[in-house]
Amino acid sequence: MEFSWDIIVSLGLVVLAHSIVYVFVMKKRAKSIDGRHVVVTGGSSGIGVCLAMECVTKGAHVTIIARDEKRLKAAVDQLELVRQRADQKIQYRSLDIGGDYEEVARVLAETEETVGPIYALLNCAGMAICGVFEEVSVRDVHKLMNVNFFGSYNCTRHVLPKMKRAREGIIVITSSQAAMFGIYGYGPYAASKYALRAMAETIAMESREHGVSVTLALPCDTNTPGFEEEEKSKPRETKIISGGGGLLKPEDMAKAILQDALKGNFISTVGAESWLITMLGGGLLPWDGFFTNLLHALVIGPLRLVGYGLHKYFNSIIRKCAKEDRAGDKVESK
Ligand SMILES: NC(=O)C1=CN([C@@H]2O[C@H](COP(=O)(O)OP(=O)(O)OC[C@H]3O[C@@H](n4cnc5c(N)ncnc54)[C@H](OP(=O)(O)O)[C@@H]3O)[C@@H](O)[C@H]2O)C=CC1
Ligand SMILES: CCCCCCCCCCCCCCCC(=O)[C@@H](N)CO
Repeated sequence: MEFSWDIIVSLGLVVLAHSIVYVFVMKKRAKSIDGRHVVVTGGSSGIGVCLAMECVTKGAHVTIIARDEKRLKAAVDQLELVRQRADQKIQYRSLDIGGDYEEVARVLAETEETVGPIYALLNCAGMAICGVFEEVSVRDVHKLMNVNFFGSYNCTRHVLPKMKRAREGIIVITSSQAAMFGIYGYGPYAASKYALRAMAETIAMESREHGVSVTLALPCDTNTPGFEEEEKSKPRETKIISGGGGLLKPEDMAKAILQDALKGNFISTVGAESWLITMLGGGLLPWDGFFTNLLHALVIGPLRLVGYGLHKYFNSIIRKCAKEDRAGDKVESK
């Protein structure tokens, strides 16, 4: 066949026209949570309380779940300030979601009796304990798996089958950028977050045909009370590497999570760094719309080079820190 620019140009125009139609006409319509029951785990602090604020502002009945009653009460007071209607139900339940499944199911069922079926479950409760592998105690590893993995698993296990039967619903699973590639000092924490990512990918595929959408939130460092706490146990290598991803405001992350959840987007990230890491570490992510997946496929090859460049850079940070430590040891032993 003779090489013809006409064909290339017409193909280009067709792709461009499709993109324009997609962006301006076929824009995914956001679902509404007005008057619907939304449960936010971890809703007494950080990203969770910001998510709850967004939901109340959008007119939802909101139940927040966490353990500490004092913080829960303070959060409800904050939520009351953005109440939209007098009949809006805003309440809390004190519950260890990482504990016994039967207890979690009982509490969730009880809130459904008073407020109505759960339309959206926003799993945001979680915690981080950092340290190199042998520094994290066996007990803490169990704690991480219980709160982060089993907490979200327990709540989702109760709610998802009911949503499928109702043929509607929204599930958010909050994982982390640390579930996109292995990072120094995040071992057991990352394991719990990779587990959540795997669960989210699976239930997204299983729930499509039942009208339930699943969103995987992948925050980078976010300025919350939990973040301040984890900084205490964080090796400096981890701080430097993580710091490259920036520090988000919890309000911004929460806004993005809710918007993506309402649009039914699978991935929710904020910022160019997180987008890059997600493209690189995402592997074969679930179907998320033609143009999202096409873009992913087109950028992945060249981006790998950038990714391995980053790995070299991260290794140089770790080498530098190790050198400093050895120098420190020498001074001490003198
Ligand atoms: N901040 C960050 O840098 C990042 C955070 N994330 C993830 O985002 C989510 C929110 O983080 P962030 O806002 O920083 O966390 P915070 O520590 O500020 O808040 C955590 C919330 O979860 C609740 N919670 C913790 N354990 C349990 C439990 N066993 N049962 C019920 N509730 C529980 C806490 O309340 P209480 O203790 O009273 O139970 C609190 O409401 C977490 O899953 C975290 O891993 C991901 C990436 C980065
Ligand atoms: C040119 C582009 C440079 C890109 C640099 C990318 C840097 C890597 C970002 C990794 C961030 C990992 C954050 C994990 C946060 C988390 O889960 C904890 N806060 C626990 O709560």
